[in-house]
Amino acid sequence: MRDNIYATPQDKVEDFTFDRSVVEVFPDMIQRSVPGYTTIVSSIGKLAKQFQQSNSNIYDLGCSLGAATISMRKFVDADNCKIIGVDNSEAMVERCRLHVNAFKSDIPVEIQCNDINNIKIKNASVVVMNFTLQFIAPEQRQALVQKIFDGLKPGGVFILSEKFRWQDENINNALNDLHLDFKRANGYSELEISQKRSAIENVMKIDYHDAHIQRLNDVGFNSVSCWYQCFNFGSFIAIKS
Ligand SMILES: C[S@@+](CC[C@H](N)C(=O)[O-])C[C@H]1O[C@@H](n2cnc3c(N)ncnc32)[C@H](O)[C@@H]1O
Ligand SMILES: O=C(O)C(=O)C[C@]1(C(=O)O)C=C[C@@H](O)C=C1
Repeated sequence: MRDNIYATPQDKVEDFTFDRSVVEVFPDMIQRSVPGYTTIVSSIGKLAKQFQQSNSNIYDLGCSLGAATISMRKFVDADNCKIIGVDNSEAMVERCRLHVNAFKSDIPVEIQCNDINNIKIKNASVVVMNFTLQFIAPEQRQALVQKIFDGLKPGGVFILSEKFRWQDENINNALNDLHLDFKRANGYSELEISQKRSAIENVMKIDYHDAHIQRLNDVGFNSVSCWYQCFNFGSFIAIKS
């Protein structure tokens, strides 16, 4: 279904939430809003295969409709691996379970409705946060990333995809403009773009690109790289040695 949530003028644009109306259009919304989304999701499956360890857990934190979970499940084949997807939107979780169950696989998947700040992460070979950390309150981000590092086994990987900003205003403006053009080219009107901006500005606080690398290093990862970037969106891998 096509995303037209912000197509008509709203008297007051409410804060963005992952409710039932968003669930209905989510695949279209994320595809038309996030440059590189398809490449990132399919590469997450391949990265999971590279870093999988037998007898371990694979986490998809903020799994939405299960795109990354399903991608990983296509590639993961180590013995006794389990994929755990977590999301705190009941509407997402309900639909995610339907999506996941539509694919036959020997890899067990558990989809939990929970706040990722409250879950335990243990015995992990792979942890994915695909465009989710940006929705966590800024003051909770360091503790969450530390918990992920602590829950990873040696040799495990954290895959973190986000929208970025830059201290350098010239770079920031240039990459932002490319993103706005991407949205226009995908059929979003100026009204849709501006109402969506108002809806997300209070709930999606974007970190500087440098701040991500600093935080990943601070919690203990010493192998960190941005493995993909398209405009102001991209993805890091951080490996626990
Ligand atoms: C942009 S979507 C993620 C997209 C998804 N990972 C994918 O690859 O298609 C962000 C998701 O994070 C979830 N989320 C936000 N805050 C959360 C929290 N504290 N705990 C669990 N899930 C959260 C939202 O409900 C939403 O489904
Ligand atoms: O930055 C924007 O304009 C967005 O719409 C971004 C974004 C995201 O990065 O998650 C915000 C909410 C939706 O989940 C889809 C895309």
